[in-house]
Amino acid sequence: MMASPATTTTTTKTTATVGPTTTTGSSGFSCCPANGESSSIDDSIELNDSQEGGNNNTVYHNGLLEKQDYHFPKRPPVDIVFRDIRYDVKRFNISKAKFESKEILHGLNGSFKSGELTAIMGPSGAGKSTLLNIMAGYVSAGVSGMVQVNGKSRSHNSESFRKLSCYIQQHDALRPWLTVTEAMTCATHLKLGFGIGMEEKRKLIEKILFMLGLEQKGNTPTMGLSGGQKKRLAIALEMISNPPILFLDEPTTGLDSSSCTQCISLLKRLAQDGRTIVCTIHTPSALLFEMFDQLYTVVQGHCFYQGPTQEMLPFLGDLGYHCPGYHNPADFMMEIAVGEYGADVGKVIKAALKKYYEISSRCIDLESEFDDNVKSIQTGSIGAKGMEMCTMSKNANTIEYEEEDIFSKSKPASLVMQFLLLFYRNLLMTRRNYFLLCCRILAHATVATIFGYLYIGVGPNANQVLANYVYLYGSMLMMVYTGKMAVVLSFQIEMESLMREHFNRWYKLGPYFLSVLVLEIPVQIFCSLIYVVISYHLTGNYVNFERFCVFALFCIAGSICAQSWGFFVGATLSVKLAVFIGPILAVLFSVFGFCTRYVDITPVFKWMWHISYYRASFHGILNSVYGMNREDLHCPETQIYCHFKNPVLFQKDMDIEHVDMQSNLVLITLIIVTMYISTVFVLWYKLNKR
Ligand SMILES: Nc1ncnc2c1ncn2[C@@H]1O[C@H](COP(=O)(O)OP(=O)(O)OP(=O)(O)O)[C@@H](O)[C@H]1O
Repeated sequence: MMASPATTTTTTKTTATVGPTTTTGSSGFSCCPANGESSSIDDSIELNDSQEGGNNNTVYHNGLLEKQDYHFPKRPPVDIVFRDIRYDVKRFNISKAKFESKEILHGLNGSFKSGELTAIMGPSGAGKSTLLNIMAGYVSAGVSGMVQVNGKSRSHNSESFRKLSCYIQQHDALRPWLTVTEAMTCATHLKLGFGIGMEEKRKLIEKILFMLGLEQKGNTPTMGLSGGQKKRLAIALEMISNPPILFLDEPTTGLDSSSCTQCISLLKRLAQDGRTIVCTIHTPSALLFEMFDQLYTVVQGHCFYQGPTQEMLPFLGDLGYHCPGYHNPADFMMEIAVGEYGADVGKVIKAALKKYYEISSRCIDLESEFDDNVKSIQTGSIGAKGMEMCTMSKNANTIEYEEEDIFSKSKPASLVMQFLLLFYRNLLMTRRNYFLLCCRILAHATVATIFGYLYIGVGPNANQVLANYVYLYGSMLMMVYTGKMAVVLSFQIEMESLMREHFNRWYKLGPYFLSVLVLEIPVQIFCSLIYVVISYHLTGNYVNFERFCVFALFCIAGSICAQSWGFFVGATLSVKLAVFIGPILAVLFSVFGFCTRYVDITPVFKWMWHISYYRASFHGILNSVYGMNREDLHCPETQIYCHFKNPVLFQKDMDIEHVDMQSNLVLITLIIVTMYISTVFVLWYKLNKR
């Protein structure tokens, strides 16, 4: 049942006033007549029950399902000011055989304020995403300049800033197999920990889903949501911790116009509740465009315009560029930005810079007046709009907050709980997506049966030792390839989700990696056992339980070791390289097992024999079959002479009569541990490379 507004868990007392949830009208747009599409935007239509989210409190407004009386607890406003932001990338120039530096952003200045929805616009390749990445703290290497948060300097990869903000990237990177409620519940446990009760969490989830118009989608798997619903879910997941700052990279890309409107209306409403919301956007419709409070336009890495959205056309008009009637102002600005109508882009950039300096110098004056306790600031000198442009570092202090809500009680889940939650989530996803698991199990059973019948009953026969040798070698290949290839793309496939969740501080890398291992290792052990049990018996290798256990142990050890290599290769290389290099490595090391005698190996490659986990596990299974004081093999009466009747002779021929089983196991274990540590290191580097 949906919680009624009256049951909201928060007890918020705040002196901050929140603006009404209405959107800006179209009056500020000279080239968008009010009788056009914008004329309808102030219409509020009561939803009937058949519409999504039908509810007595639900009003359809600008495409947004407004949930009246539902608000997130207020957070202190956070204003961001940035000055002289430059971004350099280093690229290797092959023809000159040296690294070259290229500046992408050329000293951007500006501010993003609380309570406002800001759009970053500009032509393709202008630097929008780069600016957003820098502001969100997602990129810091190569960045110079200053970013201030509520008047305090912030480092470009500030950890504390990440606690205040969330970054929703272009690709939703959601978990397709989880239902909306499951995804929300898991994220709530991870983000808010267990200091607050289940009931409070449940109500919070209901409230967020209700506010975002997803309340009827709770049981829908994420992959069954529409593009717009996925975007809303991505926002809902981050709203759990109620961050005061939201960065969104192209939230409307791939959405139809009504979903776009819903998405931006939602952001607008979240901004009106006091948040700082910044998003990049491509060619919005006139309707969408005017929903933004502020506009920051980037062209060729320079600021082209910044300020209130309604003032963009007058700004361009002052420079002699007049928007034709019935023309979308956003389109017009983009056309000017790429030099259409004979526009001088450099002139606009200079004018934007001049305007910025004019306003900021007035802001400095105003701030000093503020410091001098001048109660009535004379805004007349710069005008009300100029005043709005100023980002007063004291802003946060001017609003008193006295809040008691679940966010103040919450603390992120502990590492152990993170691990348990992620493991549970993996289990859920595996249960839903059981097709892959079934394929893995079936593949092992099928190959085991085929191998078993190909080499049926060869195990005890002295005249079929070579056939058995091939079976054993084939078995090891099977273990290594399935172990490695089943996981080689694991991280590649979920790198985007991992990046998003990790960057937004859902969990640490350690619990995440452990939760993957704790699921993957038993699955691989189970699959290996299926193969071993079927093929071992069909080939007649079963002599006693001890030999079987040793055989299974080395098969599993080899397989898990290959799997650890698979994780490492997958975490390190790109998809194309990983699927190519993975098998190459397996082939390379398998050479040191099959018919390769140590004495015959070229000295320069002898080290490979020593570190080959394939060789170690293959020798282990060979020894479990023919070593360990195996009795004489059966020689058919029809055969006059069986050379390998005594299996030791075979071991001697293969130069493996002295297999040190313990050393082999230790080697395999060491390699497994090394590969896990290396994988964590590579993932950590990728996740924290800024
Ligand atoms: N790490 C990098 N190495 C080299 N070039 C880069 C790097 N990051 C960004 N660039 C370049 O900087 C420019 C701006 O890129 P950015 O992704 O910010 O553009 P954008 O405005 O978001 O474009 P779009 O709208 O097409 O996504 C592009 O020319 C891009 O190739």
